[in-house]
Amino acid sequence: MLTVSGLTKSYRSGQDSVAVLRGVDLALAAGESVALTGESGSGKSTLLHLIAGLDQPDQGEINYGDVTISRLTDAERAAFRRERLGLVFQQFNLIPSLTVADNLAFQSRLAGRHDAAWHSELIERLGLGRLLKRYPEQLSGGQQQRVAIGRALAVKPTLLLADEPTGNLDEATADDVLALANDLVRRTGCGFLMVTHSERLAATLDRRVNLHAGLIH
Ligand SMILES: Nc1ncnc2c1ncn2[C@@H]1O[C@H](COP(=O)(O)OP(=O)(O)OP(=O)(O)O)[C@@H](O)[C@H]1O
Repeated sequence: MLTVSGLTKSYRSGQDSVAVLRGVDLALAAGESVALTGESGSGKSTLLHLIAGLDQPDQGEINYGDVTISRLTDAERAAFRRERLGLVFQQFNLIPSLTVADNLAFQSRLAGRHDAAWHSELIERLGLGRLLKRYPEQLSGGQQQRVAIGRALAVKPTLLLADEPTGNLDEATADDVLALANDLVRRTGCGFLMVTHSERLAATLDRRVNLHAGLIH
C-alpha cells in the first residue's frame, strides 16, 4: 500500500548540509499499523512530512500502490492528501475560524466523503460532544489534539500518519484514542504509521521500526 525506497533528505545549516535521511526504505501493507521510533532529531517528522507529500525528498521514491507522489502536480498532491491521507501533526493546524464541529467535518465534506454515523461515533469516542460549538482557541492542548485526531479519522483515510498523536493526553485518554485508531485500521483496512516515544503505545501496534543515523532498522 505504501512503499518508500531509498529516501534521502538533507537540510542546509549555514554553509553545511546535514543529512537527516540517508536512504530510508519502508513498506506498509493495508491494514498494518507501524510505530516509528527514534531519538529526538533522528528525522521522524521529516520522514512523515515526505510521506505526506508536504516536502520533497532529495532522492528516492514514495509510492501508494501505483501512485508515485513525486510525479503528481502540486494540485494533484494536495487532492491526494485531502482524499486519501489522515494527518495528525505536532501542530494541530485546526482552522481558527471554525467551530469544533466544522473542523471535524471540513475535510470529509471537501472530499465528498462525509459519513454522519462515523462522524457521530468519532465525537462520542473522542469525548467531544460538549465541545462542538467551541472554537480551537477555547480548547486545551489535549482537547485540540482530540479534534485533530477526529478530523484525520473522519475521512476514513487510506493511510493515517500521526506524529506523537497522544503527546498531550493522559494515559487513559491516549489508550482510548489509540484503540479508536486501531479500530479504524481493522474496520477499513487503512494503514497506520505513528511516531511515538512511548514504548507502551508502540507495543499496541503490529510492528515497530526505528530510525537511527538516517536509516530504518
Ligand atoms: N526545515 C528544516 N531546516 C533545517 N533543519 C531541519 C529542518 N527540519 C528539521 N531539521 C533538522 O533535521 C533533523 C531531524 O528533525 P526532525 O524534526 O525530523 O526529527 P524528529 O525525529 O522528528 O525529532 P523529535 O522527536 O524531537 O520531534 C533535526 O536535526 C532538525 O534540526
